[in-house]
Amino acid sequence: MTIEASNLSFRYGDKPVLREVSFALTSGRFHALLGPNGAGKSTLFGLLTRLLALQQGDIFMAGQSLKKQPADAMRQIGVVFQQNALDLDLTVRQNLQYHAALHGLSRKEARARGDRELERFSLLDRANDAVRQLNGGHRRRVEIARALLHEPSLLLLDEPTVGLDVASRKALNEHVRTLCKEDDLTVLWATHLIEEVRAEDRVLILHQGQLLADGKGQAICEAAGTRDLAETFHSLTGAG
Ligand SMILES: Nc1ncnc2c1ncn2[C@@H]1O[C@H](COP(=O)(O)OP(=O)(O)OP(=O)(O)O)[C@@H](O)[C@H]1O
Repeated sequence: MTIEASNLSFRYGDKPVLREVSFALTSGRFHALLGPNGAGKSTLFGLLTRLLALQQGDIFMAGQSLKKQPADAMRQIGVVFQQNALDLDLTVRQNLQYHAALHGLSRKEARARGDRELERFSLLDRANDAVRQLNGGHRRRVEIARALLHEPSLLLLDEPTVGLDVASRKALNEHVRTLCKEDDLTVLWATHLIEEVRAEDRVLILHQGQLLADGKGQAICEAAGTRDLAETFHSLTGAG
């Protein structure tokens, strides 16, 4: 599915937070949305998920305008927000089933898809445990499994590794990359951590509401005359 953001600007009151941001995501690829704290990443996610109303510009999913056909477009999206959004007292399976019901799946279908995702995430043996018993990395995996239950074509992850230790961060990042390949999923992974981004990724660098770079990591470095993405990120944003 093609995703295109066209000329997005957004302000909270009189504070501009996004300024004429335009990009197109490539179907089935991993994209890193890299920006320091406060760059506007969560605001952009808010617009992509319709938590925030578009003020200027539009978003097109498979050619459908989010302004004109929002429900059709939203069915194509799976989201993992920055804050953990699981019910800690429900079991892993109950969390998945509740979410699947919201998407109109039958109980049988929900169970089958939920278990399939848990198996892929090596978590099937934890299906009947309360989420509270899981560590942070495993909770995040459950959230991603949940976001995939309705088989979206676009997976949005807003700083999904916040609060995880280095090993869990790395494992989660690897896992999503595998999903991207296996499912032909388009992924937009927001982060302020350069170590979660690879030179072969498509990288979008957001700083103070402006898209400062958009392209393959290597190409961005070549254009900026820098050795690596860390240096590019630092020279463009002062961060890193
Ligand atoms: N509800 C709000 N009202 C006013 N200002 C806001 C609101 N939400 C965010 N902001 C401001 O908008 C700017 C962009 O915030 P946003 O959360 O989109 O950035 P971010 O790149 O996701 O950063 P972070 O990683 O810190 O979440 C920041 O200056 C933030 O303080």
